[in-house]
Amino acid sequence: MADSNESSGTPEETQNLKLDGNAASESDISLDLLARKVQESLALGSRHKFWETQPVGQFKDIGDTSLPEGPIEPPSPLSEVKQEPYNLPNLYEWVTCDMDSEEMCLEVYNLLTNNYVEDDENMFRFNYSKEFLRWALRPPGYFKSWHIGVRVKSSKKLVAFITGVPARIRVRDQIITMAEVNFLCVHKKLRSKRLAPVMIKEVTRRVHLENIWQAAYTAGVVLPTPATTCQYWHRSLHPKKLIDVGFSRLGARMTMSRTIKLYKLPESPITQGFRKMEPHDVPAVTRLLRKYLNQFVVAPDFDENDVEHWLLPKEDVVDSFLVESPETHEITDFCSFYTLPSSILGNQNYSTLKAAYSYYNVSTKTPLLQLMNDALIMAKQQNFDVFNALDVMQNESFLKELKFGPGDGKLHYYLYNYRLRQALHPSELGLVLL
Ligand SMILES: CCCCCCCCCCCCCC(=O)SCCNC(=O)CCNC(=O)[C@H](O)C(C)(C)COP(=O)(O)OP(=O)(O)OC[C@H]1O[C@@H](n2cnc3c(N)ncnc32)[C@H](O)[C@@H]1OP(=O)(O)O
Repeated sequence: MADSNESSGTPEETQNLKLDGNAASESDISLDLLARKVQESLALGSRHKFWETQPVGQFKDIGDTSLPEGPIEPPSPLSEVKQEPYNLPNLYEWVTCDMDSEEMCLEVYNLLTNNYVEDDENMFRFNYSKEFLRWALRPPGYFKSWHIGVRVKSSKKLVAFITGVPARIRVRDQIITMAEVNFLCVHKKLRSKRLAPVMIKEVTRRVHLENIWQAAYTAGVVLPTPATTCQYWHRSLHPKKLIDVGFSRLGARMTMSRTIKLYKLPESPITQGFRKMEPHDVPAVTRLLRKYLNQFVVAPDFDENDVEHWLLPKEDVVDSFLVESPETHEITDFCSFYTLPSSILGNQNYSTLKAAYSYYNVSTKTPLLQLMNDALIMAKQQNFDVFNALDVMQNESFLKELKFGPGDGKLHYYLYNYRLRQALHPSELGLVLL
């Protein structure tokens, strides 16, 4: 992991922040460097045996602006979609995971808790809660058949998992029903056996069976070919703990007490009319969000059902606040974050890092900086240790000023079976995947 204290304008106290989004193994890749890295790896003969067979932008085509934007392959007739699951190695079997079942949900939770994404130095591992998983996997119109597990036939132990959920995503002026693919996980003892490509093909088959031909996903690893590459930023809320567990470290010439003072926040939000979102706000928030998301090249096409599901506050899963004008009662601004703790691996004193992740934020009257400062205050009130944000949408405009420091993790966004003329700048992306 790279040191992060050199960046101009970031507080020098925010050093060496370790946690990255999806286990980035490529720590210092900017989009500009991507093409060079790719050329080098092609020259070395390193290939993506699986990804080269898939309808995704290929490295060799980077920079070829003659290729058309849009679907890479046309849809097939449904009768031509393979009806039976792909073959697994003989010892394993497919299982459709019923997330309504407490027992199944616990099995998935345990698999992910012990085997999902870690940072490069294996100090932290994502610890999505059961309630979070249920929320993430059961949005409006979800398909149970897209929640796919692999069990050992003899012991019935769950050893791998992959999921999709449906989403309408707009790319420029096209609204496309896609699958958002997430939670790909293979048990640590079964890694590097080419199980992941079979899982990806199986989720693809089941998505195709619903007559859906595009997907969106994120990963910390570089694959053919990122639609955009984002950076994580971290705002310390509980700096002493973050330093104690090795998430960040004390800056040069800084004492612990000066650091604590630096990150101190007011007890309660500053903005007049700032309050928690309630069910009756769904129509107004939908209108606000739809208008706001329109400006980005790629963004979800949320309707009221989506907003109700994704943005109504759910304890320990998602928090949403808005500003209601005290005079007109108009809803003018909105901010939200989701709760994703990480297990702290091998620390005597602490087992969990409580992290909030910036989700969707809209400012029309309250300056975004002030709105996000209020979001930080709410996260602090709820005892979060750190507030994370990607440099997507307009987030760059507040990160440095609100004392976020750049992490060393990159998060790459991908589209399956959809080519973009060229990679996007993170600020052109209006999509947050969990
Ligand atoms: C139309 C509908 C389409 C739907 C599908 C859309 C696509 C969805 C795509 C999935 C989106 C998932 C979004 C998330 O959940 S991102 C989170 C991924 N999960 C983790 O990082 C958890 C910890 N790691 C693991 O569990 C394993 O290491 C995984 C399962 C990641 C790989 O297992 P393993 O280490 O045992 O490897 P293998 O021998 O089986 O397979 C090696 C092949 O797999 C390619 N690989 C490695 N990592 C990833 C990755 N994160 N996305 C896509 N491909 C990946 C790799 O380049 C190689 O292919 P190629 O380089 O030779 O070609």
